[in-house]
Amino acid sequence: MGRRAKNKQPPPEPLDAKPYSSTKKLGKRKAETQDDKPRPAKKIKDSKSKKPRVTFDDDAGSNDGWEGVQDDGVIGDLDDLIDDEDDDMLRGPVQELDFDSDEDEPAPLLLRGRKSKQGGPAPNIIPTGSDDSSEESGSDDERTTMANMEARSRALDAKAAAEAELDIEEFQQAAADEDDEDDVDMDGQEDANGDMDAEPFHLPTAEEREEEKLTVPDVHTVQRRMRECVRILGKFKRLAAEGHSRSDYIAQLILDISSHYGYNDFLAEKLFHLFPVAEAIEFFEANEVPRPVTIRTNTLRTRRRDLAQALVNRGVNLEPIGKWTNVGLQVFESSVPIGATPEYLAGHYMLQAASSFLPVIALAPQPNERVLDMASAPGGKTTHIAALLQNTGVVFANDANKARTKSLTANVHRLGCKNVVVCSYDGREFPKVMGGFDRVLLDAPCSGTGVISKDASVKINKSERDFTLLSHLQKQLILCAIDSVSPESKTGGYIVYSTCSVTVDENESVVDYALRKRPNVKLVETGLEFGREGFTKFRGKTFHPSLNLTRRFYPHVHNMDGFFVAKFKVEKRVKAKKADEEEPIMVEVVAEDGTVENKPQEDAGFDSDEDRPYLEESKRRRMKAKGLRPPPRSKTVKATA
Ligand SMILES: C[S@@+](CC[C@H](N)C(=O)[O-])C[C@H]1O[C@@H](n2cnc3c(N)ncnc32)[C@H](O)[C@@H]1O
Repeated sequence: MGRRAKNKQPPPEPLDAKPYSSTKKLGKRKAETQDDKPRPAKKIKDSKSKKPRVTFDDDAGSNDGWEGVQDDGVIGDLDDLIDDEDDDMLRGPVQELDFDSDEDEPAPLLLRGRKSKQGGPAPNIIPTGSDDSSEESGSDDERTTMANMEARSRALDAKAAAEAELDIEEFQQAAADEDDEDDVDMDGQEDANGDMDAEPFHLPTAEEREEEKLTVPDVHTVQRRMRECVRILGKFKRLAAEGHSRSDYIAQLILDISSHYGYNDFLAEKLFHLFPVAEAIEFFEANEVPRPVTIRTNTLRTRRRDLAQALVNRGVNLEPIGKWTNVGLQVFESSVPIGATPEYLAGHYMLQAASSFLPVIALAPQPNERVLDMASAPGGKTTHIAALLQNTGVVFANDANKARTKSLTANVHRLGCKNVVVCSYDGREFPKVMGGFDRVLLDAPCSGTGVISKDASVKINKSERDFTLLSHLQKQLILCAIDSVSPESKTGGYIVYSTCSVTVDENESVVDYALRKRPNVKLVETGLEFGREGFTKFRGKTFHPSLNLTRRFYPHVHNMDGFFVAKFKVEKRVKAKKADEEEPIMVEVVAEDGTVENKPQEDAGFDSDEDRPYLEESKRRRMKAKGLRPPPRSKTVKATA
């Protein structure tokens, strides 16, 4: 521990020039902020009471992006980012399964804080080179202006590259030091933090665990135990105590994770298993820190350079996000509420998490296409799609929650989208309601395990049953999304499936199910420049090998909300081979005289359209037999009758 994250991606980083170095924090930063008295491990009781705060470090020189996010010197309250209506949807009938935590409909957000010594934003972004806003040359002006942005960008690129090299050196040095540390730690002289008076480490016995449950665990003890478990699991043969298995250490670590970070045991375990041991801690640590505040330029109303200029003039400190988007801006600091500026009210931008850009980039809608956004409220992605269509074609923005379509409609109007039709059906009713789309986005209702830093209630309110129900709903929705796409589309024929969750049940399992149920679809490249490959194997499950084309995004790796994106191409359905082309299935037939003959099986000939009335009628009969009231007969059944 105490070194940079192993899983850092080389530059260019999407949001953050340097990865989150959580292991340092776990070992040192938290301990440094404490007084000498033992402090209870943190436990989330009420998510609303835990308001993430953002500040900027005074010392910009030592600011590597993550260090700029601290607990003192408040500049904002990110709870305001979360749409209040998200709570409503947990109450309605359809929303029983809807754990959306998309924050695209913000209340006014005010970022306040001390300015960094540099005067400009903390250098924690590699700005885009694709932005035409950086035509003018830089100046020495202290504030970020469009004029000095390009120079700053170049300087930051160089700095990031140099820092990346330093990181590698630091990483190698830390790896070399680790062996020495192991020897020191285990003899009880010094722990991984350099505490000379530490007791030799041992796993608590069953009695000690029981005893600990009755008290509030000391945060130092829990942290140290977590560090030790991670270290021992990393070199198990060499460091494990006799008589203890890997699973003993893992079980203790999961217990400590749930108590330290305030998760229920079920979710702590589920999330833990997504990563190698040390990385899991980085993930849990990253969930304790708010993600950067980002906005998406509405290109129907303005250009990014003009928007940036307007906001800079109002005292907003911002920079382009990464090279992967030419519409995103990261807001570092603002003396005005970002969700209530005249530019916001005039629809020049959407307050939107960077991860929310990804599915729309993957969808890549083309002008004049017919697009369905199947679960669209409050419209962050709908309005992005409308902008990419340049207000041509049509976007059907659907959401099962009628109440949420109000904010969707408001956003559609504010952003000047003229090609959007808002509707409110259960997504599972498509394509019966309408079909033949060139592209469909299914940004599915999900558990929100990717957005825990915004909604900490997820830590305690998700049970095994929730994941089963959600996964079931997602599987139903994805089939309907696929069936709503026209394989004949001249320009498209694509569906994008996304969630703001990181669990395999809601992502790879759903995609794999769709591939099995719909042989006419295949996964294709998302077109996204970064992101980890989806799992093709997970804890004994094997998925289709093409699952490696899907992309996973993580807070501790990409400094954005946890997210998943898969893109499918829908092909024409291949008709089953004609009977005379197929090998006949042979069945034994007993003739009248009692002799047995092998004969080809007669073709059962199933035409789903033709047979639908009969199937429907037999379903009604079955329901009646069970004492249930069947739904009224559909028109086709009546016609057939
Ligand atoms: C992740 S949110 C969508 C966020 C949206 N795409 C955006 O970018 O602003 C999921 C949405 O699914 C909707 N939803 C839940 N169940 C649904 C269903 N069966 N059919 C359609 N929409 C549903 C919820 O009301 C919620 O608004």
